[in-house]
Amino acid sequence: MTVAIKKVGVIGSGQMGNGIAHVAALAGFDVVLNDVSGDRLKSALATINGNLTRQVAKKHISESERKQALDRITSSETIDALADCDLVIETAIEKEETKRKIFHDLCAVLKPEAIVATNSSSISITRLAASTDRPEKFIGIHFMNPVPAMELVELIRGIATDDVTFDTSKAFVAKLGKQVAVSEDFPAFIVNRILLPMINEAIYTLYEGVGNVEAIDAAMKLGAHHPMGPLELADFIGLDTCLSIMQVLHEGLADSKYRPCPLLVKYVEAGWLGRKSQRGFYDYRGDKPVPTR
Ligand SMILES: CC(=O)CC(=O)SCCNC(=O)CCNC(=O)[C@H](O)C(C)(C)COP(=O)(O)OP(=O)(O)OC[C@H]1O[C@@H](n2cnc3c(N)ncnc32)[C@H](O)[C@@H]1OP(=O)(O)O
Ligand SMILES: NC(=O)C1=CN([C@@H]2O[C@H](COP(=O)(O)OP(=O)(O)OC[C@H]3O[C@@H](n4cnc5c(N)ncnc54)[C@H](OP(=O)(O)O)[C@@H]3O)[C@@H](O)[C@H]2O)C=CC1
Repeated sequence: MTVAIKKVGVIGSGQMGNGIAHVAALAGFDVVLNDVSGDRLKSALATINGNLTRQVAKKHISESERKQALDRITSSETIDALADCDLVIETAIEKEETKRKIFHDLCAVLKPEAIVATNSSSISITRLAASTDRPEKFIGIHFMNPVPAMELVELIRGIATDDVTFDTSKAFVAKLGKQVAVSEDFPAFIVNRILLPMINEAIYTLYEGVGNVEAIDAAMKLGAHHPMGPLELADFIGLDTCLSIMQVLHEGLADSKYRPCPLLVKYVEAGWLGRKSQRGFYDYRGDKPVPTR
């Protein structure tokens, strides 16, 4: 059995939030995009418009679909605006404390029958669910980056997630035109359990001087046919997010093979977070990306 979803709330308007708002609005859902920062909301709406415009130019959607999708998105700096949403997807930073605080504030205003989801890359769905007033209506809906282009969404049930919440979330993902992979609730789920140790190993390869940034990325692009090199991909994901995921794997599975590379820690401490801060394993401030090591 499923319940009807018409209005979708998205908390956090960073790279994932703007992508989720984009695909949901294009699929016909009304969307309320929330962020603590008004500037972030403005730039998210500009990014969505830019990506929709590119889809029009490629004749994947019509001009009227672009306009209708944009018209379906409203933005708000306060969480109260999400009160009458049928489904709210949290996609703020990958910090458990931040997410818990958001769920606390959200559940105080959100209608009781609404489903609450997190786009977390790694954190226990059962533990996050326990910080809400509705663990049976809580689920992990994990999108991939960039959302408009990637076909997969992982669905992760917490221990208490009920069948209606699962079936409704599955139907929602299908309406977005994406495929579901079901994952058990273990640290970092499926994609990141496999992908992030590979990225972390690439950073160790750099740290130990086995190769420089260019050599490592070229090796995996040309030698293993990956669409992006692992360091380019780390910059694309965000080095803060990569580090948070490795920390969850390291703590959650208590195995030293998941130890975050000290060089990754150093980049994050420097505020070199990748593309979003203009500098990471590459420097993006010029005409073309230049390796920083
Ligand atoms: C960390 C987590 O929790 C989980 C994760 O997401 S892990 C990260 C998973 N993502 C990846 O591994 C991405 C790896 N990279 C790729 O697959 C490709 O490089 C890419 C899809 C990003 C770009 O592909 P490309 O062939 O170089 O470029 P291009 O042809 O311009 O783009 C392909 C499509 O992606 C879209 N796209 C590219 N970048 C985009 C962006 N930043 N935002 C929105 N759409 C984008 C393009 O519009 C294009 O769409 P159409 O197919 O509809 O035309
Ligand atoms: N990057 C990726 O490839 C993927 C990331 N994810 C997950 O998605 C989530 C978001 O990642 P991503 O979009 O990359 O991160 P970003 O850093 O791009 O965006 C996070 C956004 O959340 C905002 N934010 C922070 N605190 C709050 C709050 N209390 N209420 C509302 N908004 C808040 C931030 O605002 P400000 O900057 O002003 O603090 C920022 O706009 C994370 O959980 C991440 O693990 C999932 C799949 C892929």
